[in-house]
Amino acid sequence: MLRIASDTTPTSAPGWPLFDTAATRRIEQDYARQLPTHTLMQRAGLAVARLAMAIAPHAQRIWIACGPGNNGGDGFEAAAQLKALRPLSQVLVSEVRAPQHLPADAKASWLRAQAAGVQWVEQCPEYMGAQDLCIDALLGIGLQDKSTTKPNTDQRRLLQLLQQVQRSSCPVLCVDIASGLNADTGQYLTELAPTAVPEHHPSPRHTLALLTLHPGLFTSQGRDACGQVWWDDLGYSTWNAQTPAAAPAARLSTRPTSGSQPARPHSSHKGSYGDVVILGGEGLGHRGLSMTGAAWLAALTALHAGAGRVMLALLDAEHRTDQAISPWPEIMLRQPQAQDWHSATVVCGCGGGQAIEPWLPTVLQQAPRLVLDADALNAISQSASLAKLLCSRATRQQSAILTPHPLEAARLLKTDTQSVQADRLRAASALAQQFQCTALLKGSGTVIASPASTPWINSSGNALLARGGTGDVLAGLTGAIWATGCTAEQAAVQAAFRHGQLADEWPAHIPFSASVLAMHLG
Ligand SMILES: NC(=O)C1=CN([C@@H]2O[C@H](COP(=O)(O)OP(=O)(O)OC[C@H]3O[C@@H](n4cnc5c(N)ncnc54)[C@H](OP(=O)(O)O)[C@@H]3O)[C@@H](O)[C@H]2O)[C@@H](O)CC1
Ligand SMILES: Nc1ncnc2c1ncn2[C@@H]1O[C@H](COP(=O)(O)OP(=O)(O)O)[C@@H](O)[C@H]1O
Repeated sequence: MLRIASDTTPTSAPGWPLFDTAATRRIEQDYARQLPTHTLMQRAGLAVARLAMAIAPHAQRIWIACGPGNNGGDGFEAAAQLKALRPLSQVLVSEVRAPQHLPADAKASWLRAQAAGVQWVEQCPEYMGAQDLCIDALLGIGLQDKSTTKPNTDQRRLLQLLQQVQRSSCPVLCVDIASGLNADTGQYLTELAPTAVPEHHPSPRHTLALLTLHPGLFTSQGRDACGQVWWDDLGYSTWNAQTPAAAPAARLSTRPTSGSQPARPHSSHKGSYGDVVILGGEGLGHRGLSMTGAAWLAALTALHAGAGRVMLALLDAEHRTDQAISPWPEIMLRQPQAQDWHSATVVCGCGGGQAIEPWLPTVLQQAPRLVLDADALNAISQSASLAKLLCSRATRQQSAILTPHPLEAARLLKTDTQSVQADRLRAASALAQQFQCTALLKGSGTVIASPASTPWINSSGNALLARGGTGDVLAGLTGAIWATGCTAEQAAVQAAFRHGQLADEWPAHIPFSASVLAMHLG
């Protein structure tokens, strides 16, 4: 989902660093000081022009919507470059602001576009076709919330052009970030969000991030808004790869270089890969709402993901001993009261319903490694004493991984889902801080945060996962990876990546469901 459009040097740390707007500005200032005036915008414009030619090689018309700031400047510069590189194509430019009111760099690029002979148009021509290209250079990281002031002429004009970009039936290339999207959070400003789903299929979208990558490209509404993300660091890493002028706000997880599963030493045995105990699955006998399937899914996943031994403790009051036959003989069934919680990695809460609560004090106190999911999280959000037990685990060197979806996260943080989604990095970090554990906030662009470390955004996964039971699979997978002996943070990052990667590589001829996903984990 991320492609590199330049000779960018990877940093020695794992994953790709993601910089928020403030950090990007510091890096830009640091870098711009070393370069002749106007160099960065010229490089940006050339990078946009080159990518435009690569993604729309047969475009006869390229329409560029240029905003009032330097993002617009990148658009003018790209227009000038495209006119020189593709003299036979029509390069059509619409602007928001007259050149005399543009920032100095953008004005210089406007003059270059004018000299190159681009064609100025009032709006997106109606005759643009599927092979043509629309370039969105309206707003980048300079986006501000202007909802409290009365819109002026520039703002109305910008909105008019933005709506044409968002409804475009031809491919769209966004410069730096999709206009209207907050680069730090991946949330649209409400008044700049696409208002209606286009009648036709959404056109392909590409985004060329410039200089740095931003968190908002990869989480919340960012994935849909930005589509395929490309990155050109404008030469920064060649100049200064190891000590950027600002710290990243997050890191983007990437495909492990050594393959998804490490080789198993010949002398290893089942004890080398740890025990995973699943505790959950309220039975029909409790309230007439069976959720045992969720616990089975987690157990099945742990089994296929390679845990040494898997035990399943169902919260099923009706579960008579003579019926306790596992459809997967490798999965050992347990009565919760018979289970020793002191040594295994425990995955607790999947389908736990109301029956999970009485077991939480025991596992919170005893389990050395504890993945808390679903109803275990809901119970903790409603009980100060359980929350206290969870917080105190860190002082006993017991770690925990919380795997909430946004609503469960909102309950834990005593807020609403909208606020969680408005800043997913902040929400995950707040959970990690509040409960002194690793928090894995699920959804598009899963975020993994641990106290005192830079959070991660998971780069894999897609909406194939948006169906019941896939979260239970993730919980079981997290437990299985953690049981092999890595840290909580590593387990959460690796599990989220592998879970999403499977969905990304899902063969079209195999119907997708959570249980089939679980069985493909091997
Ligand atoms: N930084 C870098 O490293 C590099 C940066 N580069 C490029 O520069 C871009 C950043 O440029 P930037 O700082 O000029 O901001 P930008 O995104 O053009 O927006 C500012 C303009 O938008 C307006 N405006 C804002 N909000 C609005 C709203 N809600 N509704 C309507 N209007 C709104 C705001 O209006 P004003 O406040 O002036 O009225 C102002 O005119 C960056 O994304 C990248 O493309 C590359 O060239 C090289 C490396
Ligand atoms: N649009 C999406 N893009 C990427 N991942 C998604 C998307 N929708 C759901 N997922 C993933 O699917 C899983 C769903 O988990 P959850 O909501 O807990 O489901 P359940 O409780 O039914 O198992 C999570 O890992 C989540 O990150």
